[in-house]
Amino acid sequence: MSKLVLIVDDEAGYRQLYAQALSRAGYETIAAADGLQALQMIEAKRPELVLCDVRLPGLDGLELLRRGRRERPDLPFLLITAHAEVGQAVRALKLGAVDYLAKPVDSDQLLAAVAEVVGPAEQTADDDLPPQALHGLVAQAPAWRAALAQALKAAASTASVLITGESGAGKEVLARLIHRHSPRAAKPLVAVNCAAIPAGLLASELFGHERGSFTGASARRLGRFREADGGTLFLDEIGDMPLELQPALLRAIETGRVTPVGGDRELASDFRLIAATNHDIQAEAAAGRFRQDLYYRLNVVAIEAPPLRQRPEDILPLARRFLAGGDKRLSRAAAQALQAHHWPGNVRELANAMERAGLLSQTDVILPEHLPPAVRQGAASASPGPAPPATATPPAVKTLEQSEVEAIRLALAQTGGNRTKAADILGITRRGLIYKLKRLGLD
Ligand SMILES: Nc1ncnc2c1ncn2[C@@H]1O[C@H](COP(=O)(O)OP(=O)(O)OP(=O)(O)O)[C@@H](O)[C@H]1O
Repeated sequence: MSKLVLIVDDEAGYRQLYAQALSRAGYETIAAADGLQALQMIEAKRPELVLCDVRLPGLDGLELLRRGRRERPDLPFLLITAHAEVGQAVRALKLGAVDYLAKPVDSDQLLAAVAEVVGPAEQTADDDLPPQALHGLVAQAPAWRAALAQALKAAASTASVLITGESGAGKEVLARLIHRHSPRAAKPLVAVNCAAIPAGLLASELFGHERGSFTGASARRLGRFREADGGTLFLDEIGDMPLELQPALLRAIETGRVTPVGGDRELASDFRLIAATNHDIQAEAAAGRFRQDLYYRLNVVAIEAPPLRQRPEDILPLARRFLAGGDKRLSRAAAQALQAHHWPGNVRELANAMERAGLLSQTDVILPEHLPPAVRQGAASASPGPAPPATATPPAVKTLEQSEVEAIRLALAQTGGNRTKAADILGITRRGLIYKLKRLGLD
C-alpha cells in the first residue's frame, strides 16, 4: 500500500501538477478543491499528509489546519504559500504545520518535502519481491529490485553465480542473500577476498595445505573450499585471482575436488560458488588476462549490482537507514545534495557520509554543511537555482526567506540576542529558531 496524500487547492491546474509529481514518485493522491471538502476527506480517507494552499475559498488553509488537527492531532500539514503571505506562514507553523513551501513549488522540492515528512512512497509492487525475503534491505529502486529478484531466483539452484558491479554497490549483500535463501543456508557462507590475500598465500588459503608443505606451514590447513563443504564459497574480487591459480580453480569447480598444497590426493568438497568482481572480466578474458574457460564457468548466472546513481529512489531511504539510531533527520537541502551527488563509492560512500554527518551535526537536523565536500559540491553544480531574470529589477515583494531573516534579526536585536526570548516573540520554539538560524545561515 502506498502512502496517501491529500492535495487541497482551489486551482485545478495546481492540483493536477502536484498529483502528477506525487503519483510518479509512488504516492497515492486524492484532491479537494476547498477546505470543507478536504475536512470530509481527512475523516473519510485517513490520508497520511495534507498538502494545502493557504489561500482557499470559504474555509482557508489555516482554518483547515486548525480543524484538521483537532480531528487528527498527528496529521502532518505541508502548507503552500505565496511570497507575500509571510505572516500566514508563521501562523501556520504556530498552528502546527510541519513546514511551508513558497510558490512556485517545483516538483523536486515538493517530493523532497513530502518524503521528509512521511518518508518514501511504498513501492507499488510491480515485481514479486516479497518484503519479508529482503531481511530489511532497502529496496525502492527498480534496478536494485531487479537484482534482488535475480538473486532470489538464483538461490534455488546450485549454479555458479557471477556478480558484477562497482565497489560498494552491494555485491556482497547479494551474495549473502543468495546463500540465505538457498537450501545451504544452514551451512556456512565462506567469504574470501582474493585481492586482500598475497598471491603467494592464496593457493593454500583456498585449497589448504599439508603439514610441512612449505616454510611456515606448521599445521595442516583445511582451505576455504573444504570449509565451504555443504555451504557457499564467496570469492570476492575474483578478477584479482592470479592467472597461474586459475586452472586449479577451474578444476575445483568442474570436479568438486581440490588438491591441498603439498598433498597428493584430491579431496571432495560440495560447495556452491558465488564470485564477484568490479572489473570487466569479460574484457579481461578477451585480452588474455583472465581465463576464458573459467569466465564461462563462473558466469552461469550473471547478476549486476547497479551503481547507486542508477538507483535514485534508494538514496534517501538508505541515508535515513544509516542515520537511524539517532533521532536526526535530513534537511531538505541536504536531501537534495545527496540526490544530486554521483556516488562513485556507492552505498558504502553514502554510509560513511551519513555516519560523518551524524557526528558533525550538533542539532537534530543534518544540513548540507555536515556532508563531505564532494557531496556538497555535486549539489551546487548539479542544481543551480532558478536563473535570475535578465533585467534585474528589484522584486516588489520580499521573498518569504527575506522576510524571515528580517523578522528574526529584529527579534534578536530587541532581546539583545537572547534566543529563548526572541523565539517567544516570533512565536516559535527555541529549537525551531535555532534550526532557522542555521537554515538561513544566520548563526
Ligand atoms: N540495499 C542495502 N540496504 C542496506 N545496506 C546496504 C545495501 N546495499 C549495500 N549496503 C551496505 O553497503 C556496504 C557495501 O555493500 P557491499 O559490501 O555488499 O558492496 P560490494 O559491492 O561487495 O563492495 P566491494 O566491491 O568493495 O566488495 C555494506 O556495508 C552493506 O551492508
